[in-house]
Amino acid sequence: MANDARNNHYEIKDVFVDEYFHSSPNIIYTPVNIPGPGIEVEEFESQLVGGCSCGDGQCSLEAECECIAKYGKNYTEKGKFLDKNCERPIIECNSLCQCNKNKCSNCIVQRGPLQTLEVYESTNGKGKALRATSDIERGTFVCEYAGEVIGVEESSRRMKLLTASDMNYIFHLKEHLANGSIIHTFIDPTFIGNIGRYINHSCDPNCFVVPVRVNSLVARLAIFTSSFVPASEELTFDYGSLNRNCSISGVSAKICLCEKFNCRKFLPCDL
Ligand SMILES: C[S@@+](CC[C@H](N)C(=O)[O-])C[C@H]1O[C@@H](n2cnc3c(N)ncnc32)[C@H](O)[C@@H]1O
Repeated sequence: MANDARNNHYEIKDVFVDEYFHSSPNIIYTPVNIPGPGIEVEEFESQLVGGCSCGDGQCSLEAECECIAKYGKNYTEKGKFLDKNCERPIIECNSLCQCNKNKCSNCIVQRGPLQTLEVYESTNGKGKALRATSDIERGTFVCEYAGEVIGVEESSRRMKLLTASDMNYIFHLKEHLANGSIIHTFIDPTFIGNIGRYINHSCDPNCFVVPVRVNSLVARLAIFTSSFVPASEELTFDYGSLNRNCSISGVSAKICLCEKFNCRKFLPCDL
């Protein structure tokens, strides 16, 4: 087990393990983000204030859901991502809300990943990859890209330890606020992570990533399909998308093996 994972100051035993078949024995599997070095646990666990009083009904504007009225509608009634909402924060109902989390149409990411995902070995040199055994409709939540949330210095330290041939898993999210400031979030599933860590890059992807908030102010990286995806097709996202506001960047430019018509030839690299 890597030292970084052993030294994580968060109580790993409190983190529930997901139910997928895992072929990498050195990885601690967690379905959700956990705070790592450089992150204050109290800040990580700070609760969003307020919740709705929708009871057992579906949260909607018509039903006067306070969360949707305040933060906007995120998903269709069938739980698919609404395209137009990329420009504002996606905030789901939280544990202070009185709605039924199993029925609420504003509780999608928190209900967990698609149940038909599987990790497999790619044949063209990209290492492991992710796909589903069922067809997936456009706008469907696939899974989170979850792992240790780490500080900027810890991220630099870990990046420096990587060699050019190492796989890099550190996701750097940059969120631009109206006041001009930027929130930087670093999520590293290298040692402690979920099934999202197996999603490869493509220059013509079938998924995209959006920051979603549930209970905490710390963003969760949610992966949704951007088109219909037939069963067994590899699930991919663009590592340098959101107008380059997020990236999984290597220590040096790696040759991209996505084999798409518009391939940019190299994986994103912002160092
Ligand atoms: C987040 S991991 C993805 C899962 C990884 N393939 C594995 O086996 O665990 C990112 C790493 O996968 C590899 N990778 C992902 N997409 C790739 C692509 N389009 N071409 C080449 N390598 C890729 C790179 O080594 C990259 O640093």
